[in-house]
Amino acid sequence: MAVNDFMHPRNRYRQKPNFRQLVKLYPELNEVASVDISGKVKLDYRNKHAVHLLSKCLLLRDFGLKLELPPNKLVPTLPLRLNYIHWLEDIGAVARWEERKDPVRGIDIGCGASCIYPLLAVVQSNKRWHMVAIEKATDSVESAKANVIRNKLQSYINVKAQKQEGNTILLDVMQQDFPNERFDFCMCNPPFFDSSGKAMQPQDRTGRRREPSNASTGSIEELCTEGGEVTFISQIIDESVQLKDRISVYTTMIGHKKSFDTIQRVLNNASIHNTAGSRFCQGNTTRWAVAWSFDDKVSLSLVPNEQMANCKNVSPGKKKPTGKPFSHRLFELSEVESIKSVQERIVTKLRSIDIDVRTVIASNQAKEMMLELTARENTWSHQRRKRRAGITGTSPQKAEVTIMSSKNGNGTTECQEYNNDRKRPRLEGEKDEECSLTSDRTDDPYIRVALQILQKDDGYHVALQFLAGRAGKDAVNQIL
Ligand SMILES: C[S@@+](CC[C@H](N)C(=O)[O-])C[C@H]1O[C@@H](n2cnc3c(N)ncnc32)[C@H](O)[C@@H]1O
Repeated sequence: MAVNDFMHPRNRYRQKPNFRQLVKLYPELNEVASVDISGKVKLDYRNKHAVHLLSKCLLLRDFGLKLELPPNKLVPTLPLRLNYIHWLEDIGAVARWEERKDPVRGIDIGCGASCIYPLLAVVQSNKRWHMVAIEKATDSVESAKANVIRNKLQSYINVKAQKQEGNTILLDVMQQDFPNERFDFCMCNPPFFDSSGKAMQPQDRTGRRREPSNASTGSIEELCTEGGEVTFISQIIDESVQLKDRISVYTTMIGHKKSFDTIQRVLNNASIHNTAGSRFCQGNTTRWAVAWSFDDKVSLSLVPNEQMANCKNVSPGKKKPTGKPFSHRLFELSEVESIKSVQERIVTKLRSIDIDVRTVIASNQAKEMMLELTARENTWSHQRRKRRAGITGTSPQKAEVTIMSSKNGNGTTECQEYNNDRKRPRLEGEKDEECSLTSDRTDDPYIRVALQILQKDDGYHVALQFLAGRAGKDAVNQIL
């Protein structure tokens, strides 16, 4: 699989740019492009100036954005920046940002001289997202403001200099500049390295320094902070515990896998369990990301994770209190024409038994879909009992039934319903799990479940993950 296949499915740079066309459009690229022996036009990514020119040309061609940067400042590469924006869109779909009329409000911590994330966020959302951009370095604040003005986006992006006194990252800005406001998300591409000077270059497993395949751009001040990214992100986590849902979803990118694991532990230790993780893969660079929320209405375990599914050795959210998902292969590939048809069949079936279904993410190119199911009562496990209750006049809501679930020979789980008054004979050697359900109606959901549909090489699989509800995790297996 090509490296670019790991990019977000909506990332336009999964397809490498056609340099021949690009050079025709922007002749200034000629000075950094070369033609190889087969006549192919190539760009040398180890040349800082080439990386800078390429980002500028792609921003203009693909987003209509004009960018200028002072010398020695971090040059934003677009595939990575776009992977982060698309992941935020996925989070927004779960948090239902698009269902609201008022703008979606975000904060970018450390917007840099480019102000790249706020610019992309506003343009990519057709100006639905409005951004506050915070930056500590005075010269970068000036440059970020100039880029916003250059693109006439002052009504959508508010660049703020970081407060120097309090040494906070979010608290002072939130309390002094926006004391009565709420935000939908914050994002951050933190300074990765420890300013003590350790590990400025990534190392391989032998401890030797790897030759960078891309030109490294950016100044020490932009890339380093005391204690490195773990200290920086831990401070954001601490401050989020005070700010709680004044920001609905906190997110940050992470530069190293080791830090990603540490940050998962920091979140866990702070008893923050509503989290999501992702991995952004582009070219030879891999970054990680984490999101967390104190907002009950946002279930981050619903955020699809196609990029992560493609990547080995990473399992964000593996310590979710909701337990492992229940999964099952539903159809062979030849049985159904597309993932969309699988979705339609599932939706029809679930609605026929009064389970509400909301499609959170459905993209035609994607091999993954995410649905959210909500049931107000148990409508799936006692149909026969209900019919009988209808005849005798007993309330079905209070009918008590026993669910038998057993592993069959193929390792898949089957759930069957038996009335208490007509016991099924037990099969030899069979290990049964019994649970007793009473269904009584209240306004709380009986159960809320994330349902993921995955297209794999051997067929269409579904995975169900318990999110909330008084029915508890066992009921997920019954729905499956
Ligand atoms: C890795 S750069 C990211 C720049 C830009 N967002 C991008 O992705 O290209 C980190 C930025 O965070 C800024 N920064 C560092 N500490 C900060 C703080 N406490 N508050 C706000 N910005 C900070 C740095 O000056 C730098 O511009």
